[in-house]
This record gives sequence, C-alpha cells and structure tokens, in this order.
Amino acid sequence: MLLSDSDAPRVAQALVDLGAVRIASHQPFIYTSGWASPVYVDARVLISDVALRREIMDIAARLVRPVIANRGINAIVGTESSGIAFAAWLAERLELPMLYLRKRPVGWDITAQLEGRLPADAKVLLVDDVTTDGRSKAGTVAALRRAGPVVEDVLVLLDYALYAPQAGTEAGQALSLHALATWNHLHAALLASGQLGAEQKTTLADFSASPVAWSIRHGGTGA
Ligand SMILES: O=P(O)(O)OC[C@H]1O[C@H](OP(=O)(O)OP(=O)(O)O)[C@H](O)[C@@H]1O
Ligand SMILES: O=C(O)c1cc(=O)[nH]c(=O)[nH]1
Repeated sequence: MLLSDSDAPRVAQALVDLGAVRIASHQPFIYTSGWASPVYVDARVLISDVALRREIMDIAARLVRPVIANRGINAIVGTESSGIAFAAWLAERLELPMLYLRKRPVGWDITAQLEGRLPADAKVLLVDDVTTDGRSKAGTVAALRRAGPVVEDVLVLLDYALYAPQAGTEAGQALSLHALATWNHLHAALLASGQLGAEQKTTLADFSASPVAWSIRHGGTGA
C-alpha cells in the first residue's frame, strides 16, 4: 500500500531526475518474476547521489515511523543486494538494529542466510528497493521467518502496483507491503519531464493499460 499520496510524486520525480527509469529500445526487460516490460527501474543509482538519497530516506523514515510504532517492530532487515544500503540508512534514522538477508545460505544454522544479530522477541521490517508481483519477496520472507523473527511488514521504494500479488505472497503470508511510490507516479513524472518521444509514450500507455498482455506479447510470463 502506498504510504503517502503527497510524498509519492516527489520520490518518483527523484528517480526520473536521476535517470533511474530506463525505457527499452529494442528488447523488453525481463523482471526477476518473469514479466516482460518496457521499463526497468534501477533504484540502485540513488545510493550514489548524496542529496537525493538523504531526501528519500528522510521521507521513508518519516512515513514508516508510525508503522514501526504500531507494529512494535524492533529491527530492520535489508535484502541482498539492493535492499541492504536502504535498510542501513533507515535503521540509522530510526535508531534500530539492522541485519541483512542473503539470497542463498552461506554456512550453517541461523547465520546461514541472515547476517547480524536479532534482538529478543524480534519483529522486523524487511526493506527492498522494488517489487513487481512479490514473487521473490515470498521466498525472501519465508527464509527470513525460518531464521526466527516475526515478519509482517515490507517496505519498498517502488511497488509497480500493476500485477496481482502472487498466491502465497501478500495475502497468503499475512504481509503488508508499504511503498513510497508506484508505477503510476513514475509514469506521470516521465510524462511531465518532457523526455519521452511519441513512440515511447505509446509504448508506456499500452504497458500501463495492460501490463500482463504487454508481457505475453513480448515473450514474458502471463501469470
Ligand atoms: O519479485 P518481487 O518480490 O516483486 O521483487 C523484485 C525483486 O527483483 C529484484 O531483485 P534482484 O533479484 O534483481 O536482486 P538485486 O537486488 O541483487 O538486484 C528487486 O530488487 C526485487 O528484490
Ligand atoms: O523485478 C525486477 O527484476 C526488477 C524490476 C525493476 O524495475 N527494477 C529492478 O531492480 N528489478
């Protein structure tokens, strides 16, 4: 769920200003979840811009603070790889312990995949950069839960909010997804930037109107 209607346009604008939103020229992008898409958001570029990352992480901390308080969250977990830096900056602002979750186990027992030290009665906020349909998040959350903490909340900078959540993700896992911005905000910021050509505008309008059909037409998954 979008955390704030009034802050989302600013987050989207920052990503567009940074050139983080790429538009396919010849070949579609294929997301981790298998969807084909004409856009790819490289939120990692935000980590290299000191002023914008500070601004966006200040927004994230302000918006997520009530969630932290209401849910009794006592630690922040970043996902390898893109979520780690954002989790660290957020944990610093919220004065909470931070850990990170590896994609694959390395070693044995609880420390095999989750690095850092959980507080007692751990209830954590999972942080990642982007979500499409939550497919990889479902695996991440399952792995995190196996390490012990309660996980009910996930924070992302961008939730496309275009695809139906995969079975076994949000509803099935009793997870709440919190996002700073959605594809609609990025799309609006791209249109306002004046940087799109006529063909790109048509492509993005087609994609926005029917992302699943767009994916199938371009060799991606359809479900
Ligand atoms: O499938 P969803 O849960 O909706 O989210 C999409 C995931 O795909 C990307 O990660 P990727 O595997 O490319 O890893 P990276 O962070 O190392 O780039 C992105 O950072 C999300 O974690
Ligand atoms: O799902 C993905 O693979 C994905 C999509 C996107 O726009 N950006 C990203 O970093 N990952």
